Amino acid sequence: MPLTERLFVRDRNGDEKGVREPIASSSDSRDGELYFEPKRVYRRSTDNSSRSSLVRVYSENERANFDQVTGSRIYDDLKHRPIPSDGKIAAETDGRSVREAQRSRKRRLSLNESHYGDMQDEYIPDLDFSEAVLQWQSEDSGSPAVLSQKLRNDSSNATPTRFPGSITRTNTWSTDREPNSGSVSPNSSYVFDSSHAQVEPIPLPNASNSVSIITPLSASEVNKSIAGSETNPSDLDPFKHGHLASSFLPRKASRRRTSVCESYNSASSSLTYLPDNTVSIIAELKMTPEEVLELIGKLPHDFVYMPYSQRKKVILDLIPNKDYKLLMSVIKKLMLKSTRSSVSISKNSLPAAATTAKSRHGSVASQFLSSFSPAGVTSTPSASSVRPDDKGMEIMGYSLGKVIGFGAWGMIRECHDLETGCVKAMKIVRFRNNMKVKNQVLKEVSIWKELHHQNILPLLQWKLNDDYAMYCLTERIHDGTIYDLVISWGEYNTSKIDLVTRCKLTIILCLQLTSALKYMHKKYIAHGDVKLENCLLEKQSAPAQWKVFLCDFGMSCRYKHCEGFSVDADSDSEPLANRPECSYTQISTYMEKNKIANQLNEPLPFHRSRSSSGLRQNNRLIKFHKIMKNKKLTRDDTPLGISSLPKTYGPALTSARIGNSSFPSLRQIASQSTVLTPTMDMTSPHQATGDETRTVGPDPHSHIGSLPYAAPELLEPSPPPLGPAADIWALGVTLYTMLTGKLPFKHDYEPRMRAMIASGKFDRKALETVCCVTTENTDATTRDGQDRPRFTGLYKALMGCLASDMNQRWELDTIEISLKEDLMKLSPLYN
Ligand SMILES: Nc1ncnc2c1ncn2[C@@H]1O[C@H](COP(=O)(O)OP(=O)(O)OP(=O)(O)O)[C@@H](O)[C@H]1O
Repeated sequence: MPLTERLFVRDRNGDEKGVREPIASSSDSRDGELYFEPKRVYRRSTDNSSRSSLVRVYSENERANFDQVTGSRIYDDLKHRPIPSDGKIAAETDGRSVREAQRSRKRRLSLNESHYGDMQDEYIPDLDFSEAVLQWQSEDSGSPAVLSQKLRNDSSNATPTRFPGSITRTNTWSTDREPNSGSVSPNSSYVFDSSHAQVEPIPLPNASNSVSIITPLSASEVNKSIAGSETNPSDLDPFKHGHLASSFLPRKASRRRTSVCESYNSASSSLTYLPDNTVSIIAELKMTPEEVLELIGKLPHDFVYMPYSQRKKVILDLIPNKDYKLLMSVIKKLMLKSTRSSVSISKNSLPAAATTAKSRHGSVASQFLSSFSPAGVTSTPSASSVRPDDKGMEIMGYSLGKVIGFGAWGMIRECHDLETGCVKAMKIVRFRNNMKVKNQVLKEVSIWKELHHQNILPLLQWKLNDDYAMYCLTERIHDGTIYDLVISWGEYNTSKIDLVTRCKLTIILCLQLTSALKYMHKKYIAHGDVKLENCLLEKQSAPAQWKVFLCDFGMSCRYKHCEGFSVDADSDSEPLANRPECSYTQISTYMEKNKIANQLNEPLPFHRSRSSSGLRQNNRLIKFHKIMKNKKLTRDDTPLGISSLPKTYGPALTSARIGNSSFPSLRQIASQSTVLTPTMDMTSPHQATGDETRTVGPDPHSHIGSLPYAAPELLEPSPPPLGPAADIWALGVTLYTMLTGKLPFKHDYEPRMRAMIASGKFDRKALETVCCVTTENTDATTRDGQDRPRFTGLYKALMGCLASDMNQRWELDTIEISLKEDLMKLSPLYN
């Protein structure tokens, strides 16, 4: 008995024997009616425990990503951001993220399987699987396995049509099947064998015509991508050539491409119910979306209700040189999906359904297909097919052009000044009716617009389209990101540029990042998501003139700037009330609760040494943290502890973060939360309701921008508020990755990765080799035989960034000085 399952579609003529997906069901059949009768893959049956046991057994890690009560996914493991908890919204408006997360989960599962064997995924204790299947077969003659066999025997032509990339279904025992429908719910949690493969680049509809959309790899993919880099070393030495080939090329090769279709399944797309693999099918057909659209336009009105043989004939007549089966599957998906979205086809409602189907399918299909096309170019006359953020649309005096980047909630398009033709970039965050995303982007803009620094991507203009999207006009940066650069360099042991050059360039770029962060921190703003992908690169002929622009302030937040805790003594005179989003109350509560206020009110030696000597750990913030540490706080000691988590914590935000916690109790609390937090401003103190009126501090798990870059303290059950130390840690991770070509903390199994971060253990040998600081390193010469300079300052700065104890972590000034010392020491040859 194979574990795979196949669903079948039969028409009256018995022509079509196999399909891949249940699209609609009908218990009745009639002449000429195309109906789908996916077989009972799994029936939830109270009297058959074996069968009902056949649910997917999630690992603890996976389980952490799901709400334990509702079972809905609560954590986007690519972005480590909450998936909107409103199931409907999540499903309908965040299709791309959910889909991405699902793919990621599947990928992780497959990795887990390879690491831990299949046990983790499918093993069900005490279940005799073969016995259960036999019993199931005998009980249910209509079981898919039996029918599958019957069909195979019945017809020599019964080879089921196979979708590219979704050949079989694995044992997809779903519990969310529609009861008594005789079919599997369209929302069933089917797992396609090929879903793992679909994680890999999704082919674009037409390589030549389509926009190449590139999304950053998830952090967990960095190593693999780096390892897979095939850039020609000779093209990569910036000091030899002065100017690198566009870093976009290795980026294209190494990054996952996201289909345009997927983009429209993002935050608020109405097309999220469209099948995942439609785009790849169109690509396989070697057709453009416009051609498919044109073809749909030529089909007879009742095409969808024609017998299979007639549909086949129509298709072959219209377009003889294409794979008609694939074409039919695309058309069927587009037509019937849209039909089903508004009405279910049943024998009683057929005429109405047919009408509705006809009136809608064109619309949805053309909307879908037009999403590939520039606005106005599409052949559909439907006004609804044009979106405000389509290519060709005009925003703030700029015409939107091709997509140049993708984020969790939006895209970045190139755009052109309508008068001057000047090229800029437009970041578009589409939120539609998703208030959480809207508030998040409002916060992003409120912070971003305040930032004016030579190494920070400027926000030139912004516009809020109140019920659709936020548009942010910014400079167009042409040479990719530092991520791309690192990919092109490869890993240190097979580095495609010499290690001295690598160290020097790293220092040059890191100094700019340090400068940007110093500026932000001076404004009491923590970036919150420092990573390779958020460092845009503008190259000049001389590498020393390369420029970095820090971007993406979606995770940024203001941190406390309070009497006694200021990291900037100059601003202490500013009244608290005037300080933006000051978390004084939060700190006070924190202090009061722990009875440390008196200690902190003692005058502390506060000076911001600008000298190069050693660490400066004597500011009040550090003192504060030290005191907290010495108190050996327990969870209940802290205002952010479990006992003080208010019921008002929003499920979307809090559940997502806490839900990911390895502490079941935290997840439980998160799942019990019912009230949405008003905004996603993670810096705003959350007020408890009722008797508990005190401020309890920010969501403790809301500060993780990207897990591999997360500082250890952020992973604690009661993490401190986000502050500069977390950025400095992330800078250290960035530095390390630039130098070695691999992330310091990396594991496919998330809890393991968290443990690695918490322990602060990483491969120092690699770092020593690159920086040439170990005495064991005998190969301390450059490629041309000269003595290799030792990058002691760089090494020390990095170790200072990656100090597990945030109290020991270096400050940006110290890091800067240490890096500059190395640069000065370099012989003129390297300057
Ligand atoms: N001004 C720009 N010029 C060129 N490319 C850009 C520009 N801004 C962003 N990009 C590209 O788009 C990608 C995503 O941008 P950004 O990080 O700002 O979007 P986001 O939606 O905030 O993403 P995230 O999901 O990481 O928060 C960047 O990694 C970069 O490759």
